[in-house]
Amino acid sequence: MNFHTRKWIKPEDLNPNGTLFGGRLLEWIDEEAALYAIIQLENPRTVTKYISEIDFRASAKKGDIIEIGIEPTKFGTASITLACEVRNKMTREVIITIDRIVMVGLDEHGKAKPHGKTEIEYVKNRIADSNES
Ligand SMILES: CCCCCCCCCCCCCCCC(=O)SCCNC(=O)CCNC(=O)[C@H](O)C(C)(C)COP(=O)(O)OP(=O)(O)OC[C@H]1O[C@@H](n2cnc3c(N)ncnc32)[C@H](O)[C@@H]1OP(=O)(O)O
Repeated sequence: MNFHTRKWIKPEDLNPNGTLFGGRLLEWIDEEAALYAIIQLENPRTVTKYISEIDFRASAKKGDIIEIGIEPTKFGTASITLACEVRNKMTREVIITIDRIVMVGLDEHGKAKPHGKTEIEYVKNRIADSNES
């Protein structure tokens, strides 16, 4: 799993208990998953379809740094399924794991659009491929 994104926990990210607000973390995860899927499917009209069980196993407090990891587990017809793990860099604890986040690429009418992708593509390879043709 690649942990591309780090977040620094600020006062506005806290709940009344003084720990990381769960809704804020879910927003960050959704955004991270959307960006990952948009890039992989090469479709900016990509939406969140399904998120499996969310288990808050640990938390973070003000000043902690957390990192968000995303990994593709399945390329479907119009969908891509991702796994996610968030961990606390300071305590080394796993904060959250999500087995399945299903993102679906849409067409201009809002219908599921087949993407034709079967594996992860890296931008540098796309650039190399386009130079070959
Ligand atoms: C120029 C660049 C600009 C870039 C700019 C960047 C901006 C970056 C900002 C990011 C910002 C964050 C962005 C967050 C993303 C939202 O917040 S999205 C908002 C929340 N989500 C929604 O509103 C989606 C609402 N749902 C829908 O519109 C419809 O359900 C959908 C998605 C069109 C799918 O419709 P459907 O009838 O279920 O379609 P169907 O063909 O049956 O299924 C499509 C796929 O979904 C799968 N699926 C359907 N139901 C389920 C289910 N219950 N469970 C699992 N999978 C399912 C199917 O298996 C199928 O997969 P494939 O076999 O095609 O691989």
